[in-house]
Amino acid sequence: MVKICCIGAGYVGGPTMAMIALKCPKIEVAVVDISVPRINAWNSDQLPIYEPGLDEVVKQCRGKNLFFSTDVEKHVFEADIVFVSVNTPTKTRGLGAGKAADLTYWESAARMIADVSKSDKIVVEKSTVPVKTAEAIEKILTHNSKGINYQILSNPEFLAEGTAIQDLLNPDRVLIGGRETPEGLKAVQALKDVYAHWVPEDRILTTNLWSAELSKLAANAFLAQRISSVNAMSALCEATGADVTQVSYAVGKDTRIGPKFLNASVGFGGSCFQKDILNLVYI
Ligand SMILES: NC(=O)C1=CN([C@@H]2O[C@H](COP(=O)(O)OP(=O)(O)OC[C@H]3O[C@@H](n4cnc5c(N)ncnc54)[C@H](O)[C@@H]3O)[C@@H](O)[C@H]2O)C=CC1
Ligand SMILES: O=C(O)[C@H]1O[C@H](OP(=O)(O)OP(=O)(O)OC[C@H]2O[C@@H](n3ccc(=O)[nH]c3=O)[C@H](O)[C@@H]2O)[C@H](O)[C@@H](O)[C@@H]1O
Repeated sequence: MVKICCIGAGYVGGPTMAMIALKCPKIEVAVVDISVPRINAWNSDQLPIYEPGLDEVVKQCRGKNLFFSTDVEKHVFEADIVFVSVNTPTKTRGLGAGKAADLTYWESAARMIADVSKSDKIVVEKSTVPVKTAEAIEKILTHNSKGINYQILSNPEFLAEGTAIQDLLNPDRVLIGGRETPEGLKAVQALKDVYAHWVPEDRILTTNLWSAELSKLAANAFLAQRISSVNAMSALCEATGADVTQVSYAVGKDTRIGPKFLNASVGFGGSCFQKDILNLVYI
Protein backbone atom coordinates (compact mmCIF):
# COMPACT_ATOMS: atom_id res chain seq x y z
CA MET A 1 0.00 0.00 0.00
CA VAL A 2 1.34 3.45 -0.96
CA LYS A 3 1.64 5.71 2.08
CA ILE A 4 1.30 9.47 1.87
CA CYS A 5 2.10 11.88 4.67
CA CYS A 6 1.28 15.59 4.54
CA ILE A 7 3.11 17.98 6.86
CA GLY A 8 0.73 20.87 7.64
CA ALA A 9 -2.95 20.27 8.43
CA GLY A 10 -4.07 23.71 7.27
CA TYR A 11 -6.41 25.16 4.69
CA VAL A 12 -4.57 23.39 1.89
CA GLY A 13 -3.18 20.23 3.53
CA GLY A 14 -6.45 19.13 5.19
CA PRO A 15 -8.90 19.36 2.25
CA THR A 16 -6.35 18.23 -0.37
CA MET A 17 -5.41 15.09 1.56
CA ALA A 18 -9.07 14.37 2.35
CA MET A 19 -9.80 14.43 -1.40
CA ILE A 20 -6.85 12.11 -2.16
CA ALA A 21 -8.05 9.69 0.56
CA LEU A 22 -11.61 9.78 -0.85
CA LYS A 23 -10.54 9.10 -4.41
CA CYS A 24 -7.72 6.63 -3.66
CA PRO A 25 -9.04 4.10 -1.12
CA LYS A 26 -5.91 1.97 -1.53
CA ILE A 27 -3.62 4.80 -0.44
CA GLU A 28 -3.13 5.49 3.27
CA VAL A 29 -3.01 9.21 3.98
CA ALA A 30 -1.73 10.76 7.23
CA VAL A 31 -1.99 14.51 7.79
CA VAL A 32 0.37 15.69 10.51
CA ASP A 33 0.88 19.00 12.30
CA ILE A 34 2.78 20.38 15.27
CA SER A 35 -0.38 22.16 16.42
CA VAL A 36 -2.21 19.90 18.89
CA PRO A 37 -5.48 21.95 18.85
CA ARG A 38 -5.56 21.80 15.04
CA ILE A 39 -5.16 18.02 14.95
CA ASN A 40 -7.71 17.58 17.75
CA ALA A 41 -10.16 19.65 15.71
CA TRP A 42 -9.57 17.52 12.58
CA ASN A 43 -10.33 14.45 14.71
CA SER A 44 -13.57 15.99 16.09
CA ASP A 45 -16.99 16.93 14.72
CA GLN A 46 -15.91 20.60 14.57
CA LEU A 47 -13.31 20.69 11.78
CA PRO A 48 -10.84 23.61 12.06
CA ILE A 49 -11.99 25.11 8.75
CA TYR A 50 -15.34 25.41 7.05
CA GLU A 51 -15.65 24.47 3.40
CA PRO A 52 -18.88 23.28 1.78
CA GLY A 53 -18.70 19.49 1.36
CA LEU A 54 -15.56 19.03 3.49
CA ASP A 55 -17.35 17.45 6.49
CA GLU A 56 -18.83 14.70 4.32
CA VAL A 57 -15.50 13.87 2.67
CA VAL A 58 -13.66 13.70 6.02
CA LYS A 59 -16.42 11.60 7.62
CA GLN A 60 -16.26 9.07 4.80
CA CYS A 61 -12.51 8.47 5.06
CA ARG A 62 -11.36 9.35 8.59
CA GLY A 63 -10.21 6.25 10.49
CA LYS A 64 -10.22 4.18 7.28
CA ASN A 65 -7.45 5.54 5.05
CA LEU A 66 -7.29 9.12 6.35
CA PHE A 67 -5.60 9.92 9.68
CA PHE A 68 -4.78 13.18 11.48
CA SER A 69 -1.88 13.02 13.91
CA THR A 70 0.71 15.03 15.83
CA ASP A 71 3.19 12.17 15.53
CA VAL A 72 4.95 13.93 12.67
CA GLU A 73 8.13 11.86 12.73
CA LYS A 74 6.46 8.43 12.72
CA HIS A 75 4.31 9.22 9.68
CA VAL A 76 7.14 10.87 7.74
CA PHE A 77 9.34 7.82 8.47
CA GLU A 78 6.66 5.46 7.09
CA ALA A 79 5.67 7.49 4.00
CA ASP A 80 6.62 6.94 0.36
CA ILE A 81 5.39 10.41 -0.64
CA VAL A 82 5.69 13.39 1.74
CA PHE A 83 3.72 16.54 0.88
CA VAL A 84 4.85 19.73 2.61
CA SER A 85 1.98 22.17 3.00
CA VAL A 86 3.20 24.45 5.76
CA ASN A 87 2.55 28.19 5.89
CA THR A 88 4.89 30.47 3.91
CA PRO A 89 4.01 34.00 5.12
CA THR A 90 5.80 37.23 4.22
CA LYS A 91 9.04 37.70 6.14
CA THR A 92 8.72 40.18 8.98
CA ARG A 93 12.44 40.70 9.63
CA GLY A 94 15.86 40.21 8.08
CA LEU A 95 16.80 40.39 4.40
CA GLY A 96 13.67 40.89 2.26
CA ALA A 97 11.43 41.76 5.25
CA GLY A 98 7.97 42.84 4.10
CA LYS A 99 8.41 41.21 0.67
CA ALA A 100 10.18 37.82 0.54
CA ALA A 101 8.53 34.57 1.59
CA ASP A 102 9.48 33.27 5.03
CA LEU A 103 10.65 29.71 4.42
CA THR A 104 11.56 28.93 8.04
CA TYR A 105 8.66 26.48 8.49
CA TRP A 106 9.51 24.75 5.20
CA GLU A 107 13.19 24.48 6.07
CA SER A 108 12.49 23.06 9.50
CA ALA A 109 10.14 20.49 7.91
CA ALA A 110 12.89 19.56 5.43
CA ARG A 111 15.46 19.15 8.22
CA MET A 112 13.05 16.89 10.10
CA ILE A 113 12.45 14.76 6.96
CA ALA A 114 16.24 14.39 6.55
CA ASP A 115 16.62 13.41 10.22
CA VAL A 116 13.95 10.71 10.41
CA SER A 117 14.03 9.12 6.95
CA LYS A 118 15.48 5.68 6.46
CA SER A 119 14.00 4.95 2.98
CA ASP A 120 13.75 6.74 -0.40
CA LYS A 121 11.10 9.45 -0.53
CA ILE A 122 9.30 11.70 -2.96
CA VAL A 123 9.03 15.14 -1.31
CA VAL A 124 6.29 17.34 -2.76
CA GLU A 125 6.22 21.13 -2.45
CA LYS A 126 2.56 21.94 -1.90
CA SER A 127 3.13 25.30 -0.21
CA THR A 128 3.49 28.34 -2.45
CA VAL A 129 7.22 29.07 -2.62
CA PRO A 130 9.61 31.27 -4.62
CA VAL A 131 11.06 29.77 -7.78
CA LYS A 132 14.26 27.78 -7.04
CA THR A 133 13.13 26.75 -3.54
CA ALA A 134 13.45 23.09 -4.56
CA GLU A 135 17.18 23.63 -5.03
CA ALA A 136 17.57 24.84 -1.44
CA ILE A 137 15.37 22.01 -0.12
CA GLU A 138 17.38 19.46 -2.10
CA LYS A 139 20.55 20.74 -0.40
CA ILE A 140 19.02 20.33 3.06
CA LEU A 141 17.76 16.82 2.28
CA THR A 142 20.89 15.51 0.63
CA HIS A 143 23.42 17.21 2.94
CA ASN A 144 23.49 14.17 5.21
CA SER A 145 21.43 11.78 3.14
CA LYS A 146 22.78 8.44 4.44
CA GLY A 147 22.38 7.01 0.92
CA ILE A 148 18.68 7.87 0.74
CA ASN A 149 17.35 9.08 -2.61
CA TYR A 150 15.02 12.09 -2.45
CA GLN A 151 13.06 13.32 -5.45
CA ILE A 152 11.62 16.80 -5.04
CA LEU A 153 8.46 17.68 -6.95
CA SER A 154 6.60 20.98 -7.20
CA ASN A 155 2.82 20.52 -7.09
CA PRO A 156 1.33 23.94 -6.27
CA GLU A 157 -2.28 24.24 -5.14
CA PHE A 158 -4.83 26.45 -6.94
CA LEU A 159 -7.89 26.03 -4.69
CA ALA A 160 -9.71 29.14 -3.45
CA GLU A 161 -11.20 29.46 0.03
CA GLY A 162 -14.95 28.84 -0.05
CA THR A 163 -14.82 26.55 -3.09
CA ALA A 164 -11.98 24.24 -1.98
CA ILE A 165 -13.85 20.94 -2.40
CA GLN A 166 -15.23 21.82 -5.84
CA ASP A 167 -11.80 23.09 -6.92
CA LEU A 168 -10.16 19.85 -5.74
CA LEU A 169 -12.85 17.62 -7.23
CA ASN A 170 -12.83 19.30 -10.60
CA PRO A 171 -9.58 21.27 -11.01
CA ASP A 172 -8.84 23.34 -14.14
CA ARG A 173 -5.43 21.68 -14.00
CA VAL A 174 -3.06 19.85 -11.71
CA LEU A 175 0.54 20.95 -12.15
CA ILE A 176 3.48 18.64 -11.38
CA GLY A 177 7.07 19.75 -11.90
CA GLY A 178 10.12 17.54 -11.41
CA ARG A 179 13.71 16.94 -12.40
CA GLU A 180 14.16 15.84 -16.02
CA THR A 181 16.20 12.76 -15.06
CA PRO A 182 15.01 9.12 -15.17
CA GLU A 183 14.43 9.20 -11.36
CA GLY A 184 12.73 12.60 -11.58
CA LEU A 185 10.39 11.47 -14.36
CA LYS A 186 9.53 8.32 -12.39
CA ALA A 187 8.60 10.44 -9.36
CA VAL A 188 6.45 12.74 -11.53
CA GLN A 189 4.67 9.67 -12.88
CA ALA A 190 4.06 8.32 -9.34
CA LEU A 191 2.33 11.55 -8.31
CA LYS A 192 0.47 11.72 -11.62
CA ASP A 193 -0.89 8.22 -10.90
CA VAL A 194 -2.37 9.51 -7.62
CA TYR A 195 -4.27 12.38 -9.27
CA ALA A 196 -5.25 10.22 -12.25
CA HIS A 197 -7.70 8.40 -9.92
CA TRP A 198 -10.11 11.29 -10.57
CA VAL A 199 -8.51 14.05 -12.69
CA PRO A 200 -8.65 13.56 -16.50
CA GLU A 201 -5.18 12.99 -17.93
CA ASP A 202 -5.25 16.07 -20.18
CA ARG A 203 -5.67 18.26 -17.10
CA ILE A 204 -2.55 16.91 -15.40
CA LEU A 205 0.30 19.08 -16.66
CA THR A 206 3.90 18.02 -16.15
CA THR A 207 6.76 20.49 -16.41
CA ASN A 208 10.24 21.06 -15.10
CA LEU A 209 10.56 22.06 -11.43
CA TRP A 210 11.11 25.76 -12.02
CA SER A 211 8.17 26.19 -14.40
CA ALA A 212 5.83 24.62 -11.84
CA GLU A 213 7.12 26.80 -8.98
CA LEU A 214 6.93 29.98 -11.07
CA SER A 215 3.52 29.18 -12.63
CA LYS A 216 1.85 29.34 -9.22
CA LEU A 217 3.08 32.87 -8.48
CA ALA A 218 2.40 33.88 -12.09
CA ALA A 219 -1.23 32.66 -11.94
CA ASN A 220 -1.91 34.64 -8.75
CA ALA A 221 -0.28 37.74 -10.27
CA PHE A 222 -2.46 37.48 -13.42
CA LEU A 223 -5.62 37.05 -11.32
CA ALA A 224 -4.74 39.98 -9.05
CA GLN A 225 -3.95 42.10 -12.12
CA ARG A 226 -7.50 41.57 -13.44
CA ILE A 227 -8.98 42.76 -10.15
CA SER A 228 -6.65 45.78 -10.07
CA SER A 229 -7.63 46.65 -13.64
CA VAL A 230 -11.34 46.47 -12.94
CA ASN A 231 -10.87 48.49 -9.76
CA ALA A 232 -9.07 51.20 -11.76
CA MET A 233 -12.04 51.20 -14.17
CA SER A 234 -14.36 51.51 -11.20
CA ALA A 235 -12.70 54.81 -10.21
CA LEU A 236 -13.12 56.04 -13.79
CA CYS A 237 -16.77 54.97 -13.73
CA GLU A 238 -17.42 57.02 -10.62
CA ALA A 239 -15.89 60.09 -12.27
CA THR A 240 -17.78 59.68 -15.54
CA GLY A 241 -21.20 58.25 -14.72
CA ALA A 242 -20.46 54.84 -16.25
CA ASP A 243 -21.56 51.77 -14.31
CA VAL A 244 -18.68 49.39 -13.51
CA THR A 245 -20.94 46.32 -13.55
CA GLN A 246 -22.07 47.15 -17.07
CA VAL A 247 -18.50 47.88 -18.18
CA SER A 248 -17.03 44.66 -16.80
CA TYR A 249 -19.91 42.65 -18.28
CA ALA A 250 -19.29 44.20 -21.70
CA VAL A 251 -15.52 43.69 -21.46
CA GLY A 252 -15.86 40.10 -20.18
CA LYS A 253 -18.07 39.15 -23.15
CA ASP A 254 -14.95 39.25 -25.32
CA THR A 255 -13.97 35.58 -25.36
CA ARG A 256 -10.30 36.55 -25.32
CA ILE A 257 -10.88 38.27 -21.96
CA GLY A 258 -13.64 36.13 -20.39
CA PRO A 259 -16.09 37.04 -17.62
CA LYS A 260 -14.42 35.62 -14.50
CA PHE A 261 -12.60 37.64 -11.84
CA LEU A 262 -13.89 41.00 -13.10
CA ASN A 263 -15.86 42.11 -10.03
CA ALA A 264 -14.81 45.49 -8.70
CA SER A 265 -14.13 45.63 -4.97
CA VAL A 266 -12.36 47.67 -2.35
CA GLY A 267 -9.12 45.98 -3.48
CA PHE A 268 -8.16 42.36 -3.30
CA GLY A 269 -7.80 40.69 0.09
CA GLY A 270 -7.80 36.99 0.77
CA SER A 271 -5.02 35.02 2.36
CA CYS A 272 -2.50 34.85 -0.46
CA PHE A 273 -2.63 37.41 -3.29
CA GLN A 274 -0.77 40.13 -1.45
CA LYS A 275 1.98 37.92 -0.08
CA ASP A 276 2.46 36.02 -3.34
CA ILE A 277 2.77 39.19 -5.42
CA LEU A 278 5.25 40.73 -2.98
CA ASN A 279 7.18 37.48 -3.17
CA LEU A 280 7.14 37.47 -7.01
CA VAL A 281 8.27 41.10 -7.19
CA TYR A 282 11.07 40.36 -4.70
CA ILE A 283 12.42 37.60 -6.98
N1 LIG B 1 -5.18 29.11 1.89
C1 LIG B 1 -5.29 29.04 0.59
O1 LIG B 1 -6.34 29.30 0.01
C2 LIG B 1 -4.13 28.60 -0.25
C3 LIG B 1 -2.84 28.50 0.27
N2 LIG B 1 -1.80 28.12 -0.52
C4 LIG B 1 -0.45 27.97 0.05
O2 LIG B 1 -0.39 26.73 0.77
C5 LIG B 1 0.48 26.86 1.91
C6 LIG B 1 -0.27 26.48 3.16
O3 LIG B 1 -1.32 27.39 3.34
P1 LIG B 1 -2.50 27.15 4.37
O4 LIG B 1 -2.89 25.72 4.35
O5 LIG B 1 -3.50 28.21 4.09
O6 LIG B 1 -1.72 27.46 5.76
P2 LIG B 1 -2.21 27.21 7.24
O7 LIG B 1 -1.56 28.25 8.07
O8 LIG B 1 -3.70 27.04 7.28
O9 LIG B 1 -1.59 25.77 7.61
C7 LIG B 1 -0.24 25.51 7.73
C8 LIG B 1 -0.05 24.48 8.84
O10 LIG B 1 1.30 24.03 8.86
C9 LIG B 1 1.65 23.74 10.20
N3 LIG B 1 3.10 23.69 10.34
C10 LIG B 1 4.01 24.70 10.19
N4 LIG B 1 5.27 24.23 10.35
C11 LIG B 1 5.17 22.90 10.60
C12 LIG B 1 6.13 21.87 10.82
N5 LIG B 1 7.44 22.11 10.81
N6 LIG B 1 5.67 20.62 11.06
C13 LIG B 1 4.34 20.34 11.06
N7 LIG B 1 3.38 21.28 10.83
C14 LIG B 1 3.80 22.54 10.60
C15 LIG B 1 1.00 24.85 11.00
O11 LIG B 1 0.86 24.48 12.37
C16 LIG B 1 -0.34 25.01 10.27
O12 LIG B 1 -1.37 24.23 10.86
C17 LIG B 1 1.00 28.30 1.87
O13 LIG B 1 2.24 28.30 1.22
C18 LIG B 1 -0.04 29.04 1.04
O14 LIG B 1 0.51 30.14 0.37
C19 LIG B 1 -1.99 27.76 -1.82
C20 LIG B 1 -3.23 27.82 -2.39
C21 LIG B 1 -4.39 28.24 -1.65
O1 LIG C 1 -2.86 30.96 -3.83
C1 LIG C 1 -3.86 31.14 -3.17
O2 LIG C 1 -3.86 31.26 -1.94
C2 LIG C 1 -5.21 31.24 -3.80
O3 LIG C 1 -5.52 32.66 -3.96
C3 LIG C 1 -6.81 32.91 -4.48
O4 LIG C 1 -7.79 32.36 -3.63
P1 LIG C 1 -8.40 33.12 -2.33
O5 LIG C 1 -7.47 34.20 -1.89
O6 LIG C 1 -8.76 32.02 -1.39
O7 LIG C 1 -9.79 33.78 -2.74
P2 LIG C 1 -10.41 34.47 -4.04
O8 LIG C 1 -11.84 34.11 -4.10
O9 LIG C 1 -9.61 34.21 -5.24
O10 LIG C 1 -10.38 36.01 -3.67
C4 LIG C 1 -9.19 36.77 -3.50
C5 LIG C 1 -9.55 38.24 -3.31
O11 LIG C 1 -9.91 38.82 -4.57
C6 LIG C 1 -11.15 39.52 -4.46
N1 LIG C 1 -11.86 39.43 -5.77
C7 LIG C 1 -12.00 38.25 -6.40
C8 LIG C 1 -12.65 38.18 -7.61
C9 LIG C 1 -13.15 39.34 -8.21
O12 LIG C 1 -13.74 39.35 -9.33
N2 LIG C 1 -12.99 40.51 -7.56
C10 LIG C 1 -12.35 40.59 -6.34
O13 LIG C 1 -12.21 41.69 -5.80
C11 LIG C 1 -11.89 38.81 -3.35
O14 LIG C 1 -12.86 39.65 -2.79
C12 LIG C 1 -10.74 38.50 -2.38
O15 LIG C 1 -10.44 39.62 -1.60
C13 LIG C 1 -6.95 32.24 -5.89
O16 LIG C 1 -8.27 32.42 -6.38
C14 LIG C 1 -6.63 30.75 -5.79
O17 LIG C 1 -6.63 30.18 -7.10
C15 LIG C 1 -5.25 30.56 -5.16
O18 LIG C 1 -4.98 29.17 -4.99
